[in-house]
Parts: sequence; C-alpha cells; structure tokens
Amino acid sequence: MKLWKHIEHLRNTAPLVHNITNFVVMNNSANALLAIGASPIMAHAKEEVPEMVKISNALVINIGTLDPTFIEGMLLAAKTAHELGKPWILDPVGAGVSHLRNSTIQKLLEYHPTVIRGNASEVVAVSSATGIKSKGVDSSMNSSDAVESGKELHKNLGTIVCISGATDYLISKGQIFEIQNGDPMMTKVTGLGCSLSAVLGAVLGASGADPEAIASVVAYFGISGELAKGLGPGSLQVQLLDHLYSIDQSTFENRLKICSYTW
Ligand SMILES: Nc1ncnc2c1ncn2[C@@H]1O[C@H](COP(=O)(O)OP(=O)(O)O)[C@@H](O)[C@H]1O
Ligand SMILES: Cc1ncsc1CCOP(=O)(O)O
Ligand SMILES: [Mg+2]
Repeated sequence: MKLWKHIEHLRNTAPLVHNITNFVVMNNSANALLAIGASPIMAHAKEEVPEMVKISNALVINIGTLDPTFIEGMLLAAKTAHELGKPWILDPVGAGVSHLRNSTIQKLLEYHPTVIRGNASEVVAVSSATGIKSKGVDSSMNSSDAVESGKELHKNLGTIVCISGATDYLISKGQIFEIQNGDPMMTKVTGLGCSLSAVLGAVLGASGADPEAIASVVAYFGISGELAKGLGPGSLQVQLLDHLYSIDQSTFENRLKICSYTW
C-alpha cells in the first residue's frame, strides 16, 4: 500500500477544520492540526456555527465537556454539515458514563457522522446507547468486542468507525484496516485521542470519506507518538507536535505497521 500520498495531499490542501471540542484539549487539538498541516478554528456559539461549517472543509465534534450551549451549537453544526454534505467526525468522549452524553450522542447520530472515533469502551457504549446489541460496556476493554460493536455501528449507521487502542481499527464498508503503530505512553497524556479525532477531521477535509486516507493518518499519528516518546508524558506531549510536523516519507514507510482485510 502506497499511503504517503494521503499525507502529502493533506499538507498540500491545508484544510480548514471547524472544531467544537472540549475545554481540556482545545489547545492540544488546534496545535495538532497546525502541526499536521491543517488550519483549525474552534467555535461553538449557535449564532456563528452555520457560517463556520460553511467555510470549513470538515467538522469535528467532541463531547468531552458538555453544557447546554455547546450541545446546541453541536446539533446545529452537525445538522448544517449533513445538509451541506460536509464530512464530520464524532468523538464520543465518555460515552456510556452519563445520560447526558448518551442522549447527546443519539441526537448527533441523526446527522450521520462520516466517522466515529473512540476508544474500545466508547465504541461499545455508543453501540449500546443506540440500542445496537453489544456485550455491555464492561466487556469493552476486549478489542474484539469493540470491533464487533464497530461493525454493528457501521452496518446500522453507514458510518466509518475508528477504534483506537494498542491496535487501531478502521472499519468501513467491507474493509478493515488494522494499525499497530503508537506507544502505551500515549495513554498517559490527556487529549491524544481527541487530537487524533481532530487530525482525522483534517484528512476528511482533504480526502473525504476515503478509508485508506483515514487509515494513513491514524498510522501517521501513531508513528508521531512512537517518535515523541522520551523521558515521560510531558516530553511526549510536546514532541508529538514536532513529529506531526516533520515526519518524512522514509520515516513513515519504515515505521508503518498496517494491514487490511475484507469482512
Ligand atoms: N496500548 C497502546 N499502545 C500503543 N498505542 C496506543 C495504546 N493505547 C493508545 N494508543 C494510541 O494512543 C492514541 C490515543 O488513543 P486512545 O488512548 O485509545 O484514545 P482516548 O484518549 O480517546 O482514549 C492513538 O493514536 C492510539 O493508537
Ligand atoms: C479528561 C477529559 N475529561 C473530559 S474531556 C477530557 C479529555 C479526554 O481526552 P482524550 O479522550 O483524548 O484522552
Ligand atoms: Mg478520547
């Protein structure tokens, strides 16, 4: 698989990515988007969200820190993106933890996200919240349960599903990519999953709902984390930006650990 072209295209396109995200990761996500070659804008007020969606190439909605104003802006943004055919990604942070999160997810799913990106727990919880049969949130730490839930979500919603973890999975129509890049230390830095969702927004803005392009950026992000690993989480958080910015084709291709198969 020649995947580097997707990274080059993203850098050459410099997509404008509209983010409605959480307070914890706003800065991380904006910097990750800049580092990978995209242009971020964070805006959630209902009074300006339709204009922001219109001028942007993609939308990222992340439910990490909800409040009524954010929820109103998210629903209007998702509605606008759906009506305009703009790609958008949902990061269902903490799915299953509260009724507020589950109910917000269900309302957002009515606007057909292009991609859902969550960890194993979140993907199983989203499928449970939508009434899709799953083995319950507790078993979600088992990635094979999460993959089954992801397949159900894809079959029922038509959404591409990215499940992050020790192995990242990208589930699309008839095809699964498995990506083994990344480092366990990445789980010790808050906001890396959210930053991954943000940069997937960038590749949606550059390449649309192209599973190979999306998988390329999943791998690219994991490789950035591998290279950023130093003394501990502090240096990883900072050095991740340097590697998102500077990884070249030979480094990417030498480190890439990806396979795909049909289902
Ligand atoms: N055990 C692991 N080994 C290697 N990489 C990991 C591991 N866990 C998570 N990652 C990587 O960390 C990033 C964030 O994923 P994750 O921690 O699953 O998201 P979240 O922060 O939303 O829970 C992804 O790039 C993923 O590949
Ligand atoms: C800790 C926390 N609480 C609400 S949002 C958030 C950040 C989550 O970031 P990530 O899912 O990337 O770890
Ligand atoms: Mg997360």
